Amino acid sequence: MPVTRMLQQVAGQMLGRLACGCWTAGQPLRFLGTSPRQIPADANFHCASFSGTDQPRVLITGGLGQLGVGLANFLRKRFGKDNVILSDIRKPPDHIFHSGPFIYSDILDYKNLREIVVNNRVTWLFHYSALLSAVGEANVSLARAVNITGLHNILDVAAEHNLRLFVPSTIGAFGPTSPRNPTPDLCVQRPRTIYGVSKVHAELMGEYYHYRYGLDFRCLRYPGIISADSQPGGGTTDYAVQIFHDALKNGKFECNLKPSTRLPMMYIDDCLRATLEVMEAPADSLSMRTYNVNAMSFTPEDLAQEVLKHVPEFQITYNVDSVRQAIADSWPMNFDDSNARKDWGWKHDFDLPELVTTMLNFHGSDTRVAQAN
Ligand SMILES: NC(=O)C1=CN([C@@H]2O[C@H](COP(=O)(O)OP(=O)(O)OC[C@H]3O[C@@H](n4cnc5c(N)ncnc54)[C@H](O)[C@@H]3O)[C@@H](O)[C@H]2O)C=CC1
Ligand SMILES: CC(=O)[C@H](N)C(=O)O
Repeated sequence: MPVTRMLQQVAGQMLGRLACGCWTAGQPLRFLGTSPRQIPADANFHCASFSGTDQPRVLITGGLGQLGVGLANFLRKRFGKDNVILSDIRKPPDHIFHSGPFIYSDILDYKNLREIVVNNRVTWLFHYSALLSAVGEANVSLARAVNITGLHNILDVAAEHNLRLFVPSTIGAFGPTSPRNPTPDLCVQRPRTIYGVSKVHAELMGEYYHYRYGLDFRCLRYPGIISADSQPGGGTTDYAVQIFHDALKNGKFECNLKPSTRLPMMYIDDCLRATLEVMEAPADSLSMRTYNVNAMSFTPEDLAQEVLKHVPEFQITYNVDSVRQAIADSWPMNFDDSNARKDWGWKHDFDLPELVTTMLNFHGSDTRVAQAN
């Protein structure tokens, strides 16, 4: 069929559906026409099907960063070790390589991505590859390639192979003109970093693919994530991870944000649980496809006070990094996540005191082991 006629037919069908009011959120639209890379919508000969009773076959991109290894461990407990494939462009350390399937995957290489999805019969994709806020500002063209072009590859492969797709967004998807205290799900989003711009783009593209092609896209806007056994990858909230390590090792910490800089934060266990919960939520419980999730909100000063309760000799000093400070000053101070709590029952476990106790216990046992050796 000539392309123009086909397009007219598709447009006609779409208008008909809009007119009868039956184009609703969550309704698959793949029958309308071609998928994004011109694979016929009914060409499902290579689609891995996933019925409710099967275990998903999971691929995690960018899996060697701060969050990916924790996510793989968490999902492997639930779905089985061999059902969760970790991937990255970096070489994995031995203990990660031997803990479950690991493969090389560059999200900028579309054919490689498609081969991995097909050969491994992937059904769920967690897309973690990204350049974070501070490193993104230091390398805008690479951030644009990875965070935007890479995302396009992910969306296409997910739509063509009928995957359930999780893409994390961030508090960084908001900017200085957004309401900051609290920041709701739906409001002005005019971020001033390439990271934030790319994440707003990801939210909008994912939602567009959902409505246009029926892609099962799910997205959470994470706060700054605090983890004990993995290092942050170059963000604005990194200080809240490093402080614990330095407090126990040296009894002091130099903070690169001002003492009064308030940002939303979350312990990694809550983050990973939220991610699995939104992926497992019944589609009809999701009134939106992008949700804020939150746990706590604090300043470096608040965090230092809490650390002092456990490490009485602890001292914090401030040497402000102007790039990070400007970014933090444009981000939410508090996050309104009432829609996540209402729609799919989100509830965090860790507040500031539990976070500090957990982090210090982890690093304390680490330091004791190092001293004993
Ligand atoms: N860590 C945090 O506080 C937050 C993280 N997020 C999001 O969660 C996701 C994971 O974050 P982190 O683990 O902290 O990031 P990270 O910066 O620690 O790790 C990102 C990973 O992406 C990989 N990567 C870079 N270019 C790639 C390419 N071309 N192909 C494949 N992989 C590539 C890197 O090698 C790295 O291992 C990101 O999308 C981030 O935006 C959102 C909000 C907060
Ligand atoms: C909050 C984030 O997205 C990340 N940790 C960053 O600071 O860039």
